[in-house]
Amino acid sequence: MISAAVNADARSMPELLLVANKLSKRFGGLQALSDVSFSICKGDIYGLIGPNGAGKTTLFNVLTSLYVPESGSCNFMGHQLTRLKPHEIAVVGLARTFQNIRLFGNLSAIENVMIGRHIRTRAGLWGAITRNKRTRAEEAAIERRAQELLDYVGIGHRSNDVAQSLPYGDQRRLEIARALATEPTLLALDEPAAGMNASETLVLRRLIEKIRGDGVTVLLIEHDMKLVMGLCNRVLVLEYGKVLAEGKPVDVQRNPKVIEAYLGAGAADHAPVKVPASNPLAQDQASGAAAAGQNNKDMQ
Ligand SMILES: Nc1ncnc2c1ncn2[C@@H]1O[C@H](COP(=O)(O)OP(=O)(O)OP(=O)(O)O)[C@@H](O)[C@H]1O
Repeated sequence: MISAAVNADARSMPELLLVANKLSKRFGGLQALSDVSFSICKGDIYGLIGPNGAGKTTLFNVLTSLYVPESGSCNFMGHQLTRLKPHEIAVVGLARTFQNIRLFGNLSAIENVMIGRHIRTRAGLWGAITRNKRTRAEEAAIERRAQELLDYVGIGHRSNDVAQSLPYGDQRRLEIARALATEPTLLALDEPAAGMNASETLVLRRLIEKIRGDGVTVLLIEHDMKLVMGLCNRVLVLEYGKVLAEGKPVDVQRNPKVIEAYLGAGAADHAPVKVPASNPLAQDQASGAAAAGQNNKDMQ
């Protein structure tokens, strides 16, 4: 009886994908991350928020080995991420996009995606030189898959357009397609909605839900609170490089420390207990930004 209950519990336990333990990163005299610990489970859409300069991008850069932390560790499906080289990160199943879009501007959309796909190819240098039958078959498969991914993110009709000629929202979706080409288990998106209008953001939200529905776990840095609170099942809040709060969006929004970080000292005393429309953290830009003042960008 007891063992049946234990087994049932084990089945319902979410599978841990990434466990970060006390990550710290310093830039000269600035402590950008201090003992940051959190974990992401398979199937999460995990939000990472915090005021400007809180350390969100630094944390992304540590997770993807662009920065080496002074201390701490990060286990991702049995791999110690902090010991890997940046190019090995995608190979173990973690792909990312960048806050400032990083595409090959002079290449076409489909070529940008094909580049992402190359880490999963087998032909190697000799195949590339001789262009044998196997290499040509593999290249055709890469191109087919790249087109599928462009269709998947909704810009299949732009496949031959030069990346830098695409509208901003399409460039962001192209970055996501390129990241998906590496077949990630975890997709880390750094401010994917930045610069998007409300309808583009809605399309993006549906895309992220589709990606999660198709089995890819998502880690999301985003300043659009409405998007984060509506999309994520867990949220980590950083402030001055430290974890301020972690939990379900509904709890994070009510957390007095979080309200204070966004709205300034004393705000928590006046904040409503329930989340809803009256809570600035649950609102969209205009009213939130007006209230936030010092953290304008966070509410955009
Ligand atoms: N390469 C660097 N060298 C020196 N300081 C840095 C470097 N990268 C980030 N910082 C500093 O570390 C702190 C955290 O920056 P980070 O970009 O991680 O914050 P953020 O939460 O992503 O901010 P934003 O929301 O504005 O993008 C900031 O004070 C920033 O100026």
